[in-house]
Amino acid sequence: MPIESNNAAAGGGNVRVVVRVRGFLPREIERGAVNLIEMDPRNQSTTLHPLALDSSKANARKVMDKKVFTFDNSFWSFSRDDEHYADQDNVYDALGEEFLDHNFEGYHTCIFAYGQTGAGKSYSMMGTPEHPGLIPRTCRDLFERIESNNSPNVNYSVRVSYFEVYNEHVRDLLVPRRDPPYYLKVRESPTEGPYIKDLTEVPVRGIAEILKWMKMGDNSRTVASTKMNDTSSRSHAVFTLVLKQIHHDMDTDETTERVARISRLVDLAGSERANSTGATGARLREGSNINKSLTTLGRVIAALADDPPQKRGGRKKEVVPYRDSILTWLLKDSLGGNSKTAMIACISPSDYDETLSTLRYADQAKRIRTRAVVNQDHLSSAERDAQIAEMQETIRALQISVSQVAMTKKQNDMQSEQLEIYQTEVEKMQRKMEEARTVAECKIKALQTQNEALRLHLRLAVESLKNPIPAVVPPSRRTSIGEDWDEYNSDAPDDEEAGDDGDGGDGERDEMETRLEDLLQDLGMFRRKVSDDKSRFLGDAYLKEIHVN
Ligand SMILES: Nc1ncnc2c1ncn2[C@@H]1O[C@H](COP(=O)(O)OP(=O)(O)OP(=O)(O)O)[C@@H](O)[C@H]1O
Repeated sequence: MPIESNNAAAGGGNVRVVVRVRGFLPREIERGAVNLIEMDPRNQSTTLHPLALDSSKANARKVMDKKVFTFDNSFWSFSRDDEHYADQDNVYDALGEEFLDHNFEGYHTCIFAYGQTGAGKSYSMMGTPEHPGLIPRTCRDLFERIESNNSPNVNYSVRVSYFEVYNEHVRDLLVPRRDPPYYLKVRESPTEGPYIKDLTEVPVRGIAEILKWMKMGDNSRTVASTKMNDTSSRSHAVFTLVLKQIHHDMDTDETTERVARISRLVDLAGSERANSTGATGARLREGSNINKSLTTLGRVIAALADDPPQKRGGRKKEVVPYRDSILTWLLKDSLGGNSKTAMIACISPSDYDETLSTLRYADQAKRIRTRAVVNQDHLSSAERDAQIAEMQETIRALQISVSQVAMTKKQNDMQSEQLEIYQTEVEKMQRKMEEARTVAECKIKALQTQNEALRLHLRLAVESLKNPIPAVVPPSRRTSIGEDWDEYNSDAPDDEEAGDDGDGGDGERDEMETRLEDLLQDLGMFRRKVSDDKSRFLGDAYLKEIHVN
């Protein structure tokens, strides 16, 4: 049974929020952009200065004020020449490493990048080949740690998934693009929360494999050129690593399994306003969907920030609008649930309004508290054996289902062939029945003929009994007939026997009676036989019919 060790307090904490400002891009230099950002590495504050205003814009002064915010980190990536310049290493050291430690402890983590188009989100998350960002660094560190594991009792496995949310649809980035695009469905499990059905999750054994998948996903990602960025990400991309650790204690024969969703490194689409990108048509529609997710993200952050866990028990819980966008629905756990979460707010140095909006978002996010727990299962050897047995049973059931499906298919193929065989069989049986009926009818006919013959025989016998034929006395000598009679007399009884001729009539009668009795007996037997055969071969209906006739 899963045991969630460590209580909420142990893994609970605020969302870590860091801000990073990038340097000028060539086009900003071209238009003579002015840096409005100042950062103090001592107290990690970020200050947004208003533009130097000309006196004719008097009422703009009220809006464009100097704003100061403090974050967990304020990364100064404006100029490499500056003393406190923060490069990719610094960002990873401050955030990535610590979060990977949490993953090895069994916590889910999430780092997401937020900011307007071209502010440096992809650079911070993915980076460039020369300056790899948080995601490749995390992957490299992850495998270095796994490879340095010398314990024979600990096993690791890593799987990776990559998807994008584009125009409120989820698309798998680890499968080739399709036209029309194939979108995945979001489901919710009582234990795991919202998840994407059928999302590809591939096992990976090293950094090279991860990079290969990552490249494939990036190539598949929806990007377009906007006025603010040549390759602007038009979707929110979520790259997830799942680390599974299995620790087997030889002494106690206990198994501990920890599963951590690593990083859920989220690269959000730009949070720009439509007019600043110069977007029209499809780009504008995209923009409104991007903004729908980001606006909802803002509302979710606001609701969570205003509803810290200590207050949640005390009053009616506010409804957090996670479900109002796909992105927030999928990030539900990372934003207000079981996860240690960080936000990198990326800002450009010269855009007051967009930067202020991003900093306000980030400031609110600081107040969000999550309740991370170690995702750990303890299994004794008996429990493990039971689990294996259960799994074997499931596998067996699945195998049966699979073979049944295969059989059904095969059966379908065989069905017409089988049907023909059945039909032939039925025809054969019908023919045999017909033959049997014919034979039965012949037998009945023969018995009826015999019956008739016996009746006739009987009638004759009875007749002869009623009217006996008078005895004929042979002439003493019929010489005229010659030798024939001599021959006849030679077979006839001798005189002595002939002397009994006077009693000959009685003897003959007795004999006739005996024969008659025999015949009557035979006749009774035949009748019974005929009646048996009739009922056997033709059944009652036929008998009735015969009776009627
Ligand atoms: N810290 C940085 N140091 C150097 N270059 C940077 C930095 N941040 C961003 N850049 C550069 O700025 C440009 C825009 O950055 P990036 O593409 O990361 O923006 P984005 O916020 O991801 O944009 P979008 O939302 O449109 O995808 C890129 O050329 C990138 O190399």
